[in-house]
Formats: sequence, structure tokens, C-alpha cells
Amino acid sequence: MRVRRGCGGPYPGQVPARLDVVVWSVPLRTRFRGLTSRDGVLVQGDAGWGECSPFWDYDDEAAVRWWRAAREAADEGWPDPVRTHVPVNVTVPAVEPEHAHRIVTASGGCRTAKVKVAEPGQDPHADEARLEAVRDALGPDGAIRVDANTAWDVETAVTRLAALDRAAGGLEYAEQPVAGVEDLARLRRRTHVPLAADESVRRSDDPLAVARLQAADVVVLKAQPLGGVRASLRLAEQMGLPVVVSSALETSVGLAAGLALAAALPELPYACGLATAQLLASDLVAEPLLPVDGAIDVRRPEPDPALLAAAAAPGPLVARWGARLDAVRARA
Ligand SMILES: O=C(O)CCC(=O)C1=CC=C[C@@H](O)[C@@H]1C(=O)O
Ligand SMILES: [Mg+2]
Repeated sequence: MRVRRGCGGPYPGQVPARLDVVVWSVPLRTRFRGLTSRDGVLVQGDAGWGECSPFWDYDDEAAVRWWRAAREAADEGWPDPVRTHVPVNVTVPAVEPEHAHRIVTASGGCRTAKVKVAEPGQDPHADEARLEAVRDALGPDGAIRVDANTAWDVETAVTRLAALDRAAGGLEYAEQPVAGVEDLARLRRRTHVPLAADESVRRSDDPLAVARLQAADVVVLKAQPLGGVRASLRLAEQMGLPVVVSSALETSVGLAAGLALAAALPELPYACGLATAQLLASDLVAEPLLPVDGAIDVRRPEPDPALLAAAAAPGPLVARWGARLDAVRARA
């Protein structure tokens, strides 16, 4: 495999050429998911460019699906869209209220906000203050959802969701407040706030348990962790629940796969979590996939050579990705 840095030549010391990938790294505007930067690889095929950017806490086995998603993008492309644009939510990290307000106001007209809550180490009251600020910025007609990323047990979730529902002036839904699918089902019987399953889908060996146990009102589907657009469409059909397509915090090259998924779903009743190019300080395409009037146009931008060169990963990171991809591809 040949691993390149940004647009430069082959990285010295890599094994020769069966495959060309480009390793990139871009800073985030705000800390998100404990991260301050994002990195991954782009791979080019007959159908275009694909992104493979599993977070480093995904092991090689789990990263296989991210690799398949990139190969699908590069080799096959995606099914035809049934819509021309996709309504999206603004994603609000666990920031101070004033900052949250600014993010919503500058979101490109999003009428739905997804707010991160239960950030480790943060005072829970910070969540209420953030939600009040987001409601103020959105106005009474906007929709607010929260994402707790499995932070609570069922008892805590019952109490916290009631408090957050009040602070937000009504929650559209809460994404993965508790970890296990059984707990999600238990919680669903004890709160009037609708629930969405994310980790119970993308990190589970049995995602259909969400539907079987009636554990959620909505499922969050992410194209990369689920193995691509076609695999996600199949899962959506089997689940039979309303779908929200979200990003895995990709560059616009990877976001295009999420957009293709959202564009191909027969029904799309909710805004999707695909406006996360806003969280990156720079991107790999000249015209990033950003919302206008609260929606993103369905298109597939190409990486820009100058931006790829500017995002070239440092040598040790290139070597780390080379080793990871060797291990992942050996399992694929
Ligand atoms: O759904 C969104 O608004 C944006 C995407 C998003 O929140 C996430 C992207 C990537 C990793 C996840 O921890 C996080 C999520 O939990 O949904
Ligand atoms: Mg989530």
C-alpha cells in the first residue's frame, strides 16, 4: 500500500503501491467528543473519492465497516437521490451559553439544534443554561434535541430529561441518554421525551434489537460506521423506524455519503445531523457541504488539491494510518 501525505509524494518507508490513499488532519473549531482535531484517509476510485476516518477508539474489527463505506464511495458511488436537499440540524457542542447562542445564530438558517449534554466533568446546570441560550437563539418555533452519548443510568436519565425538557421549552427527542438497548427500552416507558438510538445502532452487533425491544422512537444512522450507504439503507428498511442521518464528523468528502443516504431514504421526517462541516476549522473541498436556509443541497464535492496539501498529516500520523489500514484491509 502506498500512503501519501496530503498531496505530496509517497511517504518514505511505506510498502509499495497497491493502493493510493491520502492521509489528512484538520483542526476542529471547538472541542467535540473530547477531540480537538480530526484525521483520516481519502481513497480514490473509478466512482470518485471516499473517506475512511474511524475514530481511534474504534478497533480494527469495527473500522472495517468504515473502510467498506469508503470503498463503496470510491468504487460504486451511491443510489439515486429522491430529493434535492436535506434539512439539517445545527450541532452545538458542550460550550458556554453565549457561545451556543452564537453557533445557532450563525448556523445557516437551521431550525433544529442538537445540543450536546452530560459532558464528563461539567456541572449539570451548564446543560440547562446552554439549552436556554439555544431556545433564545432559535425562537419558539425551532426544534431542540439533546445527545447525552450514554452518560446516564435510567434513574438519572428520568430526572435529567425532565429538567432539560423544561429548560429547552420542549425537547424534540433525546439521543442515547443511557447505554444499553434494554435500558433504553426501560427509560422509554418512564419518560414522555421521545428517544433516539445512536450508539445502540452504530456500536452494536444487533442493531435490530432497538426495533424489537421498542427501545426508541427514532434511529440515528451514520453511513461510515454502518458500512456505507447501501448497508444503511438496508438497515433502515429492516428497522422500520423514522431515521435521522447523522455524520461521523467527517470532512465534506465523507459527509457526501451521509447526504447521499439521507437523499435516498424514502421518508425523511426529521432534520439530519449533517451540518458538522461547521465544526471543522478547515475542509478538503473548496465549497464545503454547509446549510443554506437550514438545508444542504445534495451534491458530491471533489477534494481540492491545494486544501489537501494544506491538510497533509505529519509523518508519524501517516505511518499510524498506514499500519491501521493494513490491519483493517486484512480483515475486510
Ligand atoms: O448528529 C449531529 O448533529 C452531529 C454528529 C454527532 O453528534 C456525532 C458525530 C460523531 C460522533 C458522535 O459522538 C456524535 C454523536 O454522538 O452523534
Ligand atoms: Mg449521538
